[in-house]
Amino acid sequence: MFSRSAIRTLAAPSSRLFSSSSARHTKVAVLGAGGGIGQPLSLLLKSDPLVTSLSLYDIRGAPGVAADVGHVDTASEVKGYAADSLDAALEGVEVVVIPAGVPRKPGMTRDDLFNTNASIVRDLAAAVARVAPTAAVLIISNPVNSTVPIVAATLEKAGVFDPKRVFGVTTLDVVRAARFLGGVANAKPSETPVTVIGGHSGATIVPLLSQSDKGKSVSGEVYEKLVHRIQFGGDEVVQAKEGAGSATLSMAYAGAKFTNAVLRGLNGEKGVVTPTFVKSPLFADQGIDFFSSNVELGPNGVEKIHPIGELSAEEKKLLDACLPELKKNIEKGKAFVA
Ligand SMILES: NC(=O)c1ccc[n+]([C@@H]2O[C@H](COP(=O)([O-])OP(=O)(O)OC[C@H]3O[C@@H](n4cnc5c(N)ncnc54)[C@H](O)[C@@H]3O)[C@@H](O)[C@H]2O)c1
Ligand SMILES: O=C(O)C[C@H](O)C(=O)O
Repeated sequence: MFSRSAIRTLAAPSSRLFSSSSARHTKVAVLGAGGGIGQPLSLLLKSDPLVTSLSLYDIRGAPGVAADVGHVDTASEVKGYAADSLDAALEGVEVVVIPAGVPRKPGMTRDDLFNTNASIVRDLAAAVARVAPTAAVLIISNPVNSTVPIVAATLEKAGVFDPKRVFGVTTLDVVRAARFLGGVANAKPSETPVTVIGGHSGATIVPLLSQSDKGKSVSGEVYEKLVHRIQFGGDEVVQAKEGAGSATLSMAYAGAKFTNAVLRGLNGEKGVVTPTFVKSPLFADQGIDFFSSNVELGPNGVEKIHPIGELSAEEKKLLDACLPELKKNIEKGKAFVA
């Protein structure tokens, strides 16, 4: 039904969702595939030409999702795994994407999800350590600022942590920033890319508009509103869904986009650079050893962590507000595993 180019056009009117170089194809697992993000994410990954095989796992509903997605006429194989089959789902997997866990309701912060989601991601990471210890792990479950350190510490405990292969997915902030700046600058989002650094919650989300061609001329009240919208875009969706959850469709899009970037890097494509929340030296001297900044992806995962570059006075203030909160979130995650 869809040619590769048609799929690109359909999925991403303003930029290409999937880029594909050549040859090396990969088995990808989605843990939490039955959920609001998991289902559309599985569908989008079924359309990614770099995915050979899709392993869909959830404590409920994954075999049904797999049967459904599996009818899509792209080349990849799809298999669903029920609650008792986590290890089987991870067999031979090179990339694991984790959207398992509860979403926010109005009035909640992402940190309010910690008590439920911390143990979910810890247990999934322990299974990855057991069955697919060299897989790249892409964490969507919130609070990302804490769940990434939890996954890292769990893998470390099992003796298999590779800092090049654990990623917090902050792509939705990047997608929103491009979209919202496009609206303000009256330009296509493909012409308004924005680097977003820090973490993934409120004040820890720091958009670097001064480094964007169209963003650097935004100032005053318009600038303040734009930054607020990028930092609190998640709340907009939570409120609009009135208790029925948080962003799922835009997150599935962002998750598929980031997974494709990781796959292109693993494939040996050069110059794949995007922000992601990884173990990072950038603020390690302040006790903050996970941070999102532009990262070049390569055959081993993280190839190079780029410096944050020059910041405007406003951005320095945003970063000052980000760092203490991020540090607390990271320490909370680490303490949970310790
Ligand atoms: N990183 C981001 O930018 C971002 C964006 C949106 C949502 N999120 C987060 O993603 C998570 C999922 O959101 P959602 O809207 O898909 O929620 P959802 O409730 O619709 O789906 C979550 C799924 O996880 C499954 N699950 C629960 N425990 C599991 C386990 N132990 N193993 C496997 N599966 C398990 C559930 O059965 C459910 O199908 C939430 O924590 C949400 O806050 C992150
Ligand atoms: O807002 C949320 O809780 C979900 C997600 O982190 C988002 O940014 O949309």
